[in-house]
Amino acid sequence: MYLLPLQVLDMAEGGLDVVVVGSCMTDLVSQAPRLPKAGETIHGHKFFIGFGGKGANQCVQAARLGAKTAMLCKVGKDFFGDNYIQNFKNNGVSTEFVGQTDKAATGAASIIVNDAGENAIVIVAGANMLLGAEELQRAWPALGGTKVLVCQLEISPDTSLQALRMARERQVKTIFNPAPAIPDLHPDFYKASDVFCCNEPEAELLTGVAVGTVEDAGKVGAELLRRGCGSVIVTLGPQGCVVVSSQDPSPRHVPTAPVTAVDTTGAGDSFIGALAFYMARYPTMPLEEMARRANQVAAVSVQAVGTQTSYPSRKDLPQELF
Ligand SMILES: Nc1ncnc2c1ncn2[C@@H]1O[C@H](COP(=O)(O)OP(=O)(O)OP(=O)(O)O)[C@@H](O)[C@H]1O
Ligand SMILES: [K+]
Repeated sequence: MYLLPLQVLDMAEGGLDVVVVGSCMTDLVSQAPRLPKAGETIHGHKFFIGFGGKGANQCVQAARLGAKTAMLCKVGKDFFGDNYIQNFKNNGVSTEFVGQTDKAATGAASIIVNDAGENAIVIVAGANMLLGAEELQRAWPALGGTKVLVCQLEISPDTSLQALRMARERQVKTIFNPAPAIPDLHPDFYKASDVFCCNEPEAELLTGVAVGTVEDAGKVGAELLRRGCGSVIVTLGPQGCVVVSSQDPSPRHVPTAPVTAVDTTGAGDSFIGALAFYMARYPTMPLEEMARRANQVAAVSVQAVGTQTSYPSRKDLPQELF
């Protein structure tokens, strides 16, 4: 009796806040005093298995802040895949569009974190690379009323670009995170991005501008606007981020309060998940303010170990962020 009116209300409001078309990875994390050199074996002090993959991380962060989310992805018909589907359910993410394949294993990421909180990562994408046009077409009718679609590059770039184009056709806002970066990114990625959000190495690979300062990030932003992005955010780790928009092309530095970083793994995804939440729920909020709040969410994530394990929920955050 009580649930029915809420369901009707959801449909009347147009369905989902955030859909992520992207990757799921099982993280195999070793903590060690330092990162090993090539050919070297060192002893670590802790090992754990976690839920990762840029797409899933971003989706889970958006869901924890209160967004109504769905993940469109592919995992293996294996233990890690079953486990991942349960993880989405535990986080309130819809699994209606999570496919399972017996043609590849669930994606896996071997991560080493040193005592300074830096990381080194090897990814085997596996089932993620089998997500394609067929799955997009099948899911799309149900996703039409979505407010924000988020893509990265841990699945086939063709699939990501197609998802972004389909979203644009339906007036769904798009966030594109070109990670991990590829040098020959199809030019349509820029044109299909309402918000193009990258970190420093990605910015450098795409534009040739080495990013160390706020000024450099401003130059990158200007170049990416020229390539067709609606807005650009360059994240700068402890320096926060720089925001530029086609409506307001003067670069705005959005600093973040200093915190003690324990493990920065997944900070970029926490930032993007939060950004997606704000774009969906506060569509009239200035992008700079969304970025200021996303900085604060991501700053919480760097103060705890792991990826999704470090992501805050709405109840853990100051109410002024909502
Ligand atoms: N040391 C830090 N202190 C406070 N905030 C941080 C720190 N590192 C990252 N952040 C927050 O996280 C956001 C993303 O960080 P960053 O630019 O390092 O992304 P990234 O390189 O993609 O991260 P990662 O690859 O570690 O997930 C920053 O814009 C900032 O808001
Ligand atoms: K973390």
